[in-house]
Amino acid sequence: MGWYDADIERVIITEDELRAKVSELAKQVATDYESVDGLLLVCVLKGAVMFMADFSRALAAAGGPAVELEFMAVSSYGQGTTSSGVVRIIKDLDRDIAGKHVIVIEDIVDSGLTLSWLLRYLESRSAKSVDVVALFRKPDAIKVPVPVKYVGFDIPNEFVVGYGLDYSERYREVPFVGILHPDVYSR
Ligand SMILES: O=P(O)(O)OC[C@H]1O[C@H](OP(=O)(O)OP(=O)(O)O)[C@H](O)[C@@H]1O
Ligand code: HPA
Ligand SMILES: [Mg+2]
Repeated sequence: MGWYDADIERVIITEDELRAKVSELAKQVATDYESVDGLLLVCVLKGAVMFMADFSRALAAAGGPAVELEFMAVSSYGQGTTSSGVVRIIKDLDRDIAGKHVIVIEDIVDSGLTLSWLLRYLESRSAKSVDVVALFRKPDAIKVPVPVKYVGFDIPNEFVVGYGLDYSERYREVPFVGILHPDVYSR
């Protein structure tokens, strides 16, 4: 029960399903990265903030390696529901990633434009390896193919909110993932 209830038309993924999936992804990564030293998790703000917080702890609980947490803020959606195609860096990395193993923590791969831009950027900064963990992906929306090693959920090509995902900066704190009533967009 919350202020947002009347705005949500349909829940797509519940809190329990999110928790279970984050833990499953963390177990896979813990196994694959068991012997990696100096791993950096790079969170793509703002959308991936909830996922980063939960995934990093699940990784530790699953016996994963020690990590450092880094944050980048990029934005291409602004106030709308489609990508502007122009990725803006709002906040850059604080440290040099040359020679480091990097895992990008992304909430959603929609058109793929953000991630494709980001992967090129991280490679230009000479990371030793770059893998991606994305909690959601929309297979029917992809415009540029991007290599995503770990995917939580493939979801329909509809605009979703919650668990970090916003519409015009709202609904990020909604604890599940859902679809908004159409009249929310005409307010
Ligand atoms: O695959 P794409 O079509 O590029 O979409 C995915 C990106 O879009 C959203 O970010 P947004 O630009 O909304 O910034 P935000 O995370 O601050 O909300 C989302 O968090 C991803 O980073
Ligand atoms: O479906 C979405 N919801 C919120 N933000 C997004 N950014 C890309 N796709 C989405
Ligand atoms: Mg957004």
